[in-house]
Amino acid sequence: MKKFSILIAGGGSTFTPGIILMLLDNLDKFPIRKINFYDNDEKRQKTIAEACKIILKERAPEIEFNYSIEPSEVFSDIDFVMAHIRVGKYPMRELDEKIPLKHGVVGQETCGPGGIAYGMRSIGGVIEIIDYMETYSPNAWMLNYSNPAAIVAEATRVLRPKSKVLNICDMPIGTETRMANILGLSSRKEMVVKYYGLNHFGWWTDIRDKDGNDLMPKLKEHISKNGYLPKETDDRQHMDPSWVETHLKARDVYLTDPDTLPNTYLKYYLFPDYVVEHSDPNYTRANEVMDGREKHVFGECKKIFEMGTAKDTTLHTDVHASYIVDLARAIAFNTKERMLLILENNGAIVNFDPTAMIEIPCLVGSNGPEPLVVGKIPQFQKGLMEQQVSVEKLTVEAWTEGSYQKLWQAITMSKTVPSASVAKVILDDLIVANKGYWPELK
Ligand SMILES: NC(=O)c1ccc[n+]([C@@H]2O[C@H](COP(=O)([O-])OP(=O)(O)OC[C@H]3O[C@@H](n4cnc5c(N)ncnc54)[C@H](O)[C@@H]3O)[C@@H](O)[C@H]2O)c1
Ligand SMILES: O=P(O)(O)OC[C@H]1O[C@H](O[C@H]2[C@H](O)[C@@H](O)[C@@H](O)O[C@@H]2CO)[C@H](O)[C@@H](O)[C@@H]1O
Ligand SMILES: [Mn+2]
Repeated sequence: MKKFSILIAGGGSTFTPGIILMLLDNLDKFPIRKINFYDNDEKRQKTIAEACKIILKERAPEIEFNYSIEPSEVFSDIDFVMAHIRVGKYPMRELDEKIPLKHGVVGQETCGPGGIAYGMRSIGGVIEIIDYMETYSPNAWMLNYSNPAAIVAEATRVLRPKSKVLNICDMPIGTETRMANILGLSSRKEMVVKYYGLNHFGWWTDIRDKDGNDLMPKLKEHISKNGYLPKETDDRQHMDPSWVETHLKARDVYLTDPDTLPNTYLKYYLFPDYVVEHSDPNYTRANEVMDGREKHVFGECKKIFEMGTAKDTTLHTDVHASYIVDLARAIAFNTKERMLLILENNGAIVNFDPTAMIEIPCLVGSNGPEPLVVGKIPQFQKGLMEQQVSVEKLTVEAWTEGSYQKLWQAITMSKTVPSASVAKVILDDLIVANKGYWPELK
């Protein structure tokens, strides 16, 4: 079987070790000959990379490994770029969350003004990585899960329309894993799903087992009472409080359209007042992540380096990240796997903007994704999606044109924001906080 070479962009990410362990678990399905890391933060990447070097030496010494902050040293001879960068890292995420909250508005990484601010930082970074890939490895594919995926995907559509970039999100995969647990199935892959929406903004319309039996009634019964949490409390002890709350709130989101099952992040748009009331403006998700995942991953990596072995590490395979192997395999071996991807509508949802970047099931093969037709969507979803897709398009226009006016319109248009005047004060604070990260706005 052919062996592939991978570049991980954002080598210093907290998700990198979990992805390496997941790639190692799947070498029989997706053989690898080389793994390179690229990041623009030398110190951060070194900590993760030195630990991964030891993991690879112990578990798959035949795989070549390199890391660098110099693109020319790592982007050549690559088949797949797996990109998960966070421009501005956690300190900027903290501001994305805290600035809107200061003005009584949802403070979230990818939704509302925080997501728009993050998008304005991410576009340039992701485009730069596409350009490095096309310069040094013109035949490579980029699998992008850098957030905010909706805005980043729209930017790639507009700015690099011919590039081989696939935008993907793990949220539906995480939720489908929960659904499979609720149903007592051994894997989400025992379900065949229909889903449509925008990234972090969608609905499941049909879920069946492989024999075609409808699984929606049992799921609806559970979700109307428990959201996406299992009945047993055990699972909750292994989850940060903010995620427990998000999975539970899905029961209220579900009630807004009991014909479908919702993406959990719809809570930010449909219940923004509730979200603000339940947020601590001085301790947001960024703080939870810095105190939790970041400390754990970096602590473990330092320990591996000091001990010279990863034998007893508590770092673990990121099971949700298995979708990345599925996607790479689909391209590499033309598997035609059915997966949810973010791509240009182009008529798949017939009564929706053909240029919108939507998230729908596709069959993925060596020539990329073949989207499956969704058909007509109901007025409730159509209205919400039209508003949100306008936010995403206006943000990309604001970035490309350097337009203050369009960014103000984007924030004003977000369903999380009560008025144009609130949008303006948030925008003015965000401009100061993002100096050096955003293009200058006129
Ligand atoms: N699509 C999804 O469903 C999904 C799921 C999980 C995480 N993510 C995304 O993955 C990314 C990483 O998340 P994390 O929490 O591990 O963040 P992190 O801050 O730990 O890692 C991001 C890394 O990107 C690097 N970076 C920043 N700008 C860069 C640039 N211009 N070029 C190269 N490297 C750059 C940083 O130095 C950092 O090491 C984020 O964008 C996050 O939102 C997406
Ligand atoms: O707050 P974070 O940094 O922990 O996570 C933000 C990401 O949240 C989603 O991914 C979740 C996923 O939904 C959940 O099931 C589990 O697998 O954890 C994932 C990451 O922690 C979302 O899809 C991402 O885009 C966010 O970055
Ligand atoms: Mn996501």
